Order: sequence, then C-alpha cells, then structure tokens
Amino acid sequence: MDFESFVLAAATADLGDAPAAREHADAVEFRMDLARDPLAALANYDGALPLIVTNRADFEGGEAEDDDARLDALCTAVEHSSVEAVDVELTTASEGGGERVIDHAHANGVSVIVSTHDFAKTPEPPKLRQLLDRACEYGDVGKLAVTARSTDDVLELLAATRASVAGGDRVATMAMGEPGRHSRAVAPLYGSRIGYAPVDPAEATAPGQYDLATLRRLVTELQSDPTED
Ligand SMILES: O=C1C[C@@](O)(C(=O)O)C[C@@H](O)[C@@H]1O
Repeated sequence: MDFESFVLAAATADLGDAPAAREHADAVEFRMDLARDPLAALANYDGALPLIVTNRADFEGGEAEDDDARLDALCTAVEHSSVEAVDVELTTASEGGGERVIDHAHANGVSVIVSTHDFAKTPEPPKLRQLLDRACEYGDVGKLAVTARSTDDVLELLAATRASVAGGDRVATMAMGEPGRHSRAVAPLYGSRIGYAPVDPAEATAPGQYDLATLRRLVTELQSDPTED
C-alpha cells in the first residue's frame, strides 16, 4: 500500500470483521491494542483485504501499555504477508524507540504511517503544519487527528492538509468529535490519503466517525465528476 490514492480503512479489533468490511473498505486497520490475542489473530488471518496494524499506546488514546512488548508485537506483525502498513505514534517515532519498528517495516516492504492525535483541541495553524511536517519526516504518511470544537477548526485542518500536500508530503488528516465529522468525508478532496471508519458503528475507534458504508458513499459522491454522468 503506497497511499498514492485514497485508502478507506475499516477499523476493528476483530479480524473476523474483515469479510463484512470487504464491500466498502480498501484495507482493515487492525487495532491490536484493543484485541484479545492480536498476534494469534494475525497468524490466522487470510482475508482478502490488506492490513494496517496499529498497537496504540495508552498515552495516545489506545489501550496498549507503552513498553517494549508493544513495539515487539508490531515488529512481529509487519512480518505477516497481509500487513502492508504499520502505524507508529510521532512521539514513539521521535523519542520512544519506534525507529526499530520503522526500519523493520521498511525491510519487510511495509509502509509506515506516523500519527499524532490531539484529543482536546485543534492546535493553531502553524502547529498543525509543524506536526504534519514532523510526522512526514519519520513516516511514508504523516497522520494528524485533532479534535474540532467548531467548523472553523476543520477549515484550519483542511488548509494545513492542502499546504502539506502542495509541499509534496503524503498525509492523512481527520477532525474528531461531532463538529469535525464532515472532515472525514471532505479531507480526501484536499489530499488526505486515509479515512477510518468502524465496520460496526457501535465499535467506533474515535469520536465522530461515520460508519463504513456511509463514509465510502460520501467520499465516492464527493469525488465523482458530475460532468461524467
Ligand atoms: O489514528 C487513527 C484515526 C482515528 O483516531 C480516527 O479519528 O478515525 C481512528 C483510529 O483507529 C486510527 O488509528
């Protein structure tokens, strides 16, 4: 997965959901931190959709303890032939020992998404650009998820997205929370390359997500050329 075009990822803690995601998703984001025995589930996975593996640390909104075992599990995961991308937090990449995961991913032909989240707010525009720049320094894709308190926040995120893309970076952006929901459908028009949606709406992995079928429909409708009808 090189993220040259938009990838819709079905986020789940249960790889048994993968067949249900197939109709609408391009990939499955396997939230290893939310799964019971993630490496066993991975070893048994032979589904058609490629996997993005995420083992989100507790300091970044996930449930995995931030220890060596968390990163060891990611190193094992990227060796699986279905795994085509791995998600590493910016803090982990820059100062938390994530370099070995990134190197091992690349050695296995796996793309690296370096992500950063703000669960409280949308930082000021210069900070948004800085976070995306830094994430792109370490990752093949830099991902920024912020919390929108108003639609103005979304505008600023979209502007930062556009500017990063214009500067040649590959990014994924989304605004969490209710006022940010529409960003998930609109950000791809500004160059965001990954969208996340739960297969089961009751199992959302972030606030304000659309369900998978809805996000696919919205992204497709917004991207289609009306003159082609
Ligand atoms: O980082 C992200 C983005 C996300 O937080 C979202 O807002 O859709 C959902 C997570 O599953 C994923 O790892």
